[in-house]
Amino acid sequence: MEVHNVDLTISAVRPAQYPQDGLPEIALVGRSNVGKSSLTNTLINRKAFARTSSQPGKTQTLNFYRVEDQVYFVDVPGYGYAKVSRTEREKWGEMIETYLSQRDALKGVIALVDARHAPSEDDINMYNWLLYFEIPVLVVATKADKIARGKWNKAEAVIKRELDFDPTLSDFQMFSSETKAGKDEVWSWIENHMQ
Ligand SMILES: Nc1nc2c(ncn2[C@@H]2O[C@H](COP(=O)(O)OP(=O)(O)OP(=O)(O)O)[C@@H](O)[C@H]2O)c(=O)[nH]1
Ligand SMILES: [Mg+2]
Repeated sequence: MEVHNVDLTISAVRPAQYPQDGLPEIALVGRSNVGKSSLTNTLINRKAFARTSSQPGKTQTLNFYRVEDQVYFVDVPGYGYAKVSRTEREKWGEMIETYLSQRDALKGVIALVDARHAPSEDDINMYNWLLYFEIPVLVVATKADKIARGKWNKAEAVIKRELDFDPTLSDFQMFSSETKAGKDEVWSWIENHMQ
């Protein structure tokens, strides 16, 4: 998709605040600091539309970005950030679970993991949880620019093994917000899941 027009439409914490216009939604989930906002910016050809930062845990609400009046990208606050209190983490869990398990407009989830490391326990739990709810998942291994191209296959194999990757219910893509590697493939997956 050629993206010309994007607006931050809504930051929501509860269903009454979700968009009402019936467009399909694609959510981005992953550990704090993994690169969700950067992926969003890459997909929409902006440097800093979705706020990125070196401070993990910055994004605290569900941020709906309307793209070309055709689809919403939903930037979900990152999990696994140790410094937030237990109460805050429980509130976070409830907000995310409600959205991911009950939202009809949600057509697929992009689950980000760090290409350099084996998935964390949180990554594995999230992946399995999405499969349980039969939500189509694209696993995106990001920051791929930080490992040599010759090691991409190995990184992919490790991630798939640790996730117990299910190719019938999910897809996989190496990605970099720095080099834009994988951008077209991620867009194709999104377009295939928008109906
Ligand atoms: N080298 C490299 N750095 C990246 C990439 N993607 C993100 N980063 C960096 O990683 C840091 C975190 O990126 P964000 O996009 O803010 O991460 P996030 O997942 O949105 O984080 P939260 O909103 O805190 O959950 C920033 O310093 C980015 O510049 C990538 O593909 N390659
Ligand atoms: Mg973010």
